[in-house]
Amino acid sequence: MTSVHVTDLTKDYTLRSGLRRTRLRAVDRVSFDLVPRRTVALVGESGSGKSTIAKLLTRMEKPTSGRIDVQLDDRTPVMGSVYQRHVQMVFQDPFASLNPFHTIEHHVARPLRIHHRTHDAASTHARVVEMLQRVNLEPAEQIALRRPHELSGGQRQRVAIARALAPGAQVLIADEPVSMLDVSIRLGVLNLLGRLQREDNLAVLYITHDLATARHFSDEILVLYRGRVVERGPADAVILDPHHDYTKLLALAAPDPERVGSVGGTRRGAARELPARDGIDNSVCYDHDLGDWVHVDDRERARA
Ligand SMILES: Nc1ncnc2c1ncn2[C@@H]1O[C@H](COP(=O)(O)OP(=O)(O)OP(=O)(O)O)[C@@H](O)[C@H]1O
Repeated sequence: MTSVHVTDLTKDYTLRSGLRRTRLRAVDRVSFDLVPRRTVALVGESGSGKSTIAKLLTRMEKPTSGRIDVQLDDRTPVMGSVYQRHVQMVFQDPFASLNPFHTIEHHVARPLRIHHRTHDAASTHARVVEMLQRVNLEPAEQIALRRPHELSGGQRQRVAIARALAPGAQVLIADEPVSMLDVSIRLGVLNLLGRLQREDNLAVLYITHDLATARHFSDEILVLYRGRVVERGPADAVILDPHHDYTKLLALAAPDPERVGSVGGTRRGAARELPARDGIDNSVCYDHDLGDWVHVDDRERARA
């Protein structure tokens, strides 16, 4: 199994305007650990530095300072192509992340070949089919032959997840993996990620601007504001007892099963409506009757 230790990670960008140069600190001394079977959520508004951290972790960008140490259980450092195989990313946009000219089989087979995970065409095909089945894309043999435009957004994101896991990923960076999907299928994709995490002992970094899903799907939450971690802790503690003003603002808009009637003024036993807030996903709420988080449309359908 693989862990990631991030220490004082800092990233500066140089911005040019005519002859003038200014420096923007996008990520400022951020530290956290990613360990198997646990999810850390990075929460913050647009521009707070979330995607920059993802790019640093996947080595698409170089840090200005700080360390990212990836190591196996016995502390052997993970480097080079093994690093790339172990640390994989699922991008926000399933429409842009798949090449429209290639089949689904090509997308999932490519990382298998690059990382020498299979040795001939037959074993590569068998592994592609297995991966598609693992992400509930059935009938896998037929899906493998299709091109991305022949799939729905949710199906494409499942392909992207299969592609990330195919080479044997141990660390998954999920950068807003459901924000571009129809609200009715978001929970399904997040639940799929949860199952795959348990099955493969994945360490997951879940990047989102949505505290509600962050609470449901993560063990620890880091609240990022202008590149800095302003608050961190166990998911429930951060949301139920936020200390930083910025977190309080975010938490106000997140569903809270413990704080009965305080948001939306509804009784216990009914799912609570949330006040609409810019940039916050209100489509998921906690239903006390079900004892689970549900999509508001599903809840309405169940009541009808
Ligand atoms: N390549 C770049 N060059 C210059 N500035 C950049 C670059 N990439 C990001 N930035 C700046 O760094 C800051 C952090 O950006 P980042 O994309 O990490 O934020 P974010 O929290 O992921 O936002 P969003 O939720 O909108 O994706 C922003 O001010 C952004 O404009």
